[in-house]
Amino acid sequence: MGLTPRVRRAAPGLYKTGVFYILKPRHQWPHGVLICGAVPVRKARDVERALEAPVPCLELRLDYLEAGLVEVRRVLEEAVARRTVIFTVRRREEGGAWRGGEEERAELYLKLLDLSPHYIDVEAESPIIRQVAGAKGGSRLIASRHDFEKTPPLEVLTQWARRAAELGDVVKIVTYAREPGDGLRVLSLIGAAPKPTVAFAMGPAGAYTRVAAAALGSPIMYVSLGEATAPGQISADAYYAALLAVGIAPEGEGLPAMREALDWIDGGLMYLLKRRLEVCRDMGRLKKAAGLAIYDDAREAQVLRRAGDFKQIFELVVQMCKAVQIVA
Ligand SMILES: O=C1C[C@@](O)(C(=O)O)C[C@@H](O)[C@@H]1O
Repeated sequence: MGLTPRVRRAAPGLYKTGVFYILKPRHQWPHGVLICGAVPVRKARDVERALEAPVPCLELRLDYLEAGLVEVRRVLEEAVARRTVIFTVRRREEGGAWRGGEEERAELYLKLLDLSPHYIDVEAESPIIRQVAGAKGGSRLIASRHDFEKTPPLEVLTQWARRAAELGDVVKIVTYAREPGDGLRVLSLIGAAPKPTVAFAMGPAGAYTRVAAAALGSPIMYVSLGEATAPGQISADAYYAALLAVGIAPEGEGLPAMREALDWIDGGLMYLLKRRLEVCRDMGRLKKAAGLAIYDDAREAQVLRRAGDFKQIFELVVQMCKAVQIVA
């Protein structure tokens, strides 16, 4: 995936990438990014619902847990059996919902490791990371660092990534972009560290980095399945559509991988159709307010001409879009 000369000039660090770190999670897209639904887990039902979502990976955020682990243990075991799973108990200092002490948090992590998740996510600077690293067994440790207010200078980011690489199997650096240029700094960490590196920026100004990171070889990307767990997080459908828009889709060999590719493409198509209906609804309101006719035969003929071989499909799409304008 080449970078345009303009991006290379804007962020020399980005140019170094090109080596896609291939992890071996159960559901691996050939180019490497693992799409992961980030799920605030308050009770078992939250996990059951997440297991219905069209994503190969779930980050189960157990810092939100309201009940004890015993209430959700069975469904966590089911999740680990059916998806690639990351367990995270995010502390308050790094944007989490954990309200207990560090000792209690370490205890919960150790109990979660008994369920053999594919990944466990602990903050690189937290006092318990060595204890968790020592007990991780076959689980991979994501050593993470989050800044929910800003994106520090590149030398600080590089130091964070170096520290995280000392203990983590995967490095994760997530900052807040106050303006788009902040995103380029954090993206330049991808491929620069000696370990697979997840790096992107939160917030509206950093939203593009969630797609760019995948194109640059970041191994995991977080999407929302309803309730976002961070600013700028986008929905799974929107993410699939965005990746498709920049030409990223799984190729994969064999029927299962091709079916997963179709699921991915269908998710993107459904997102774009939903967006088309929303725009048409708004257009219906505008036409009514301006006293304009809802139907525009010339425009309809133009859309169907542009549809080419998909004319039949677009005839149905146009009918649906006219219907939403009438009732708008
Ligand atoms: O670190 C991350 C990334 C994230 O903060 C995001 O911006 O999508 C969401 C968190 O749940 C996850 O642990």
